[in-house]
Amino acid sequence: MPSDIRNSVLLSTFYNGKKKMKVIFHKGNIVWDNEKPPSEQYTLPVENIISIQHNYLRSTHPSENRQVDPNCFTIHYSERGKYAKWVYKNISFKHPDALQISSWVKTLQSHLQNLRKRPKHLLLFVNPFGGKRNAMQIYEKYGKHLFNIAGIEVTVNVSQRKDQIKDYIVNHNLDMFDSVACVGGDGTLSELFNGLVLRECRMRGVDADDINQNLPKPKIPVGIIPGGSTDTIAYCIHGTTDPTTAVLHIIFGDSLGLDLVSVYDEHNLLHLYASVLSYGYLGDVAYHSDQYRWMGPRRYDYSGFKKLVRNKGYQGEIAIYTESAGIEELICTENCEKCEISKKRNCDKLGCKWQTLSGKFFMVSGANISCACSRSPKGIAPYSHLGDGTVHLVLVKHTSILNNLRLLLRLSSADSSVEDLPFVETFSAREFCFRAIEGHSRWNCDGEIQHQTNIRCKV
Ligand SMILES: Nc1ncnc2c1ncn2[C@@H]1O[C@H](COP(=O)(O)OP(=O)(O)OP(=O)(O)O)[C@@H](O)[C@H]1O
Repeated sequence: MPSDIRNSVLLSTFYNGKKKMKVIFHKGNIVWDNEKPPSEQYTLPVENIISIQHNYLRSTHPSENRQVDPNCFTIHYSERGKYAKWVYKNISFKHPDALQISSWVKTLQSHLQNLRKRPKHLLLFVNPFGGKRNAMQIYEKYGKHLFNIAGIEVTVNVSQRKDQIKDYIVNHNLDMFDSVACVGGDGTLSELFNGLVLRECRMRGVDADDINQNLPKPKIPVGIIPGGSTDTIAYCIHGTTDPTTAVLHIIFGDSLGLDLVSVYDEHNLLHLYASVLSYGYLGDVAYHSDQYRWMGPRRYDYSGFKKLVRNKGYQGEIAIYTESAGIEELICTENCEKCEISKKRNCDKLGCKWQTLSGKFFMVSGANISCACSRSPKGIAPYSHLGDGTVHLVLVKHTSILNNLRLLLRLSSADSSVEDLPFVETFSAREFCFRAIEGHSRWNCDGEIQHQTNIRCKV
């Protein structure tokens, strides 16, 4: 940022409605307060501004062109609310001297232009099929207006079939976009990042099916506006499933490094996932519940109960590539230190060893994130990190139906986690392999079914 812009200071007295307010802009903050007591001082960092706009004069006739009001401007901004939510706000300032107004607008706009990570051309995929089938309405209600205020050009692409988003990304030129996002659930986001990684492999000549190759990271930032049933990934990334918060994070170009786990069979890459891969109970629920999509999110309760009663356990063998015996009880938070350190270490695998276990399992899960959501406030792996290069394996042994119920109650509890149950074992792994021995189930991979039972996974 040029130093004359960075060091600029503005000081004026404006009208906000009938109130007279002192407004100062200095060192990247706008501070306003009533000119007379009582004081209601508010500090707004420039990073939280969505846009600065001139107001328009009221036109007397609908056919008239709208005319800029030279004496008034509006600051559109966002403020952190309760429970990790961000809310949209605005404030207008009036001044009889038009020069004062234009000087403020110009200075603030040049500050905003220097915040380079913000998107300008967004490709937004909308899945009309997931969740309550209202993704388009979510975009219209929470996204359209805010993207418009932020001056972001949005190209909306409504998916017509499963895997269309993935195919579109692999096969189309995306050069005119600086960000991609979707309105949907975990499955929709999964199509998006699977497409981006495959696209990157194709462009760099990387054989995606070769497990010994490190899959390239897509360069383009990816956003998600929750519009699915569980919205686990959006919840874990944003701390809420509030669509406005998601839209604001996209507008501000907020980013964090999210690990992706690649799943292979003996020959091919099957899928990449970001939340959880689960065999046994959750695999059965995902498979069974898909035929009851018309029930909406309640299909999980219905199928969940049926599959709980009928579960007889699945015999399998699991090999885990791990460097530590236990799990560090550290929750992944905003600007997480553990994820930062791992990023710098570049996920080296020094000190990792293979360890093999076999037995009869109620469920085997590889959680890449905590998988917290409104139905499971702590998630299946509360100490899993978004970007530390490991996946948390949660192995639930086959015991009694009563213990299975205890597990499900723990999963839906906000106070206790599943890790300390005596029939649950957890590991932090960089890779793992699973082989089904008896009683075959399926894998639930970010909510999608994988029928191959014998798999190898790598973060
Ligand atoms: N037009 C479409 N018709 C049918 N399926 C679609 C369409 N567009 C996308 N899909 C598929 O819909 C499936 C469900 O979408 P999604 O996962 O977003 O919703 P959900 O399962 O309700 O939510 P969650 O995964 O958060 O529980 C995904 O597998 C996606 O690939």
